[in-house]
Amino acid sequence: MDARFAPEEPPEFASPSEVEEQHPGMGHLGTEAWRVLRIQTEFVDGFGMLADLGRAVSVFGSARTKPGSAEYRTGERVGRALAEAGYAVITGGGPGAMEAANKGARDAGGQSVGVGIKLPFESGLNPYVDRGITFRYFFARKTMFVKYAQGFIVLPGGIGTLDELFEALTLVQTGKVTHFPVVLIGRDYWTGLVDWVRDVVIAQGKASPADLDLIRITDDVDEAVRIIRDADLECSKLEAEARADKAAAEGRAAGGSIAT
Ligand SMILES: C/C(=C\CNc1ncnc2c1ncn2[C@@H]1O[C@H](COP(=O)(O)O)[C@@H](O)[C@H]1O)CO
Repeated sequence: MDARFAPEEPPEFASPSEVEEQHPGMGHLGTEAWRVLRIQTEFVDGFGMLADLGRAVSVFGSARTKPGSAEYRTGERVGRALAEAGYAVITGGGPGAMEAANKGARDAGGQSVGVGIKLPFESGLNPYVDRGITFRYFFARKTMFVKYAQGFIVLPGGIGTLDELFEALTLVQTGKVTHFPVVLIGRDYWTGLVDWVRDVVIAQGKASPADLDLIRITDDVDEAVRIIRDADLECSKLEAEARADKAAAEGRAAGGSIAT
């Protein structure tokens, strides 16, 4: 077994000889080629499950948020408000803030989606997920959060939440996704991080001031949803304009005339 991985890691990391030892005749499943096929399968399954979702928002936050706590109730309100605004709610499908957002969405009659991750100690998708899928690979799973969402709402969270937040910011900053609002809920929790980015990271030239424009912080759930919806409407407007421009250009190229 590769010494970098904990002994209790899922068999994903087992070598061909280790797989062969445990499952005679199946050693080939431990080769890199089969691993690539499993990764592909995750993308195919994820795209297949989410392609018809409609407009959606990904909600991140701590797996350790306690049911009944103020933060959990905020997560429920976020899920509810998004559902009422017509958005499906996509979470990591786990406990804590993810469960809260799924619960809020389900309670409001909205679409409640869980994109879970297989973990050695994990107990599966939370009971408020209506449409769920579980991934083996974090990087494949993270693609789903971005590809099928019109924005992110981030509740207080730890390392996993920070990873998801900074992935989103990197994609926006580098132009890989556009018009993608990222709203942090909880001024007390997030202000220190944003201050540090401004006073240290930006001050030392490691990011540009405009990068902070990508983030909005609020305590107000309704404002968070409004920010997402306004950006979404603006984006839809720009897309419609681009489509009209393209159709007009194609019409001109074909020698016809299109009324604009
Ligand atoms: C830690 C515990 C359970 C972990 N279960 C998870 N299930 C699904 N998704 C998870 C889990 N843990 C982390 N994530 C992802 O990261 C974000 C939360 O991480 P944080 O470190 O807790 O902030 C979350 O948005 C998920 O996508 C035991 O309860």
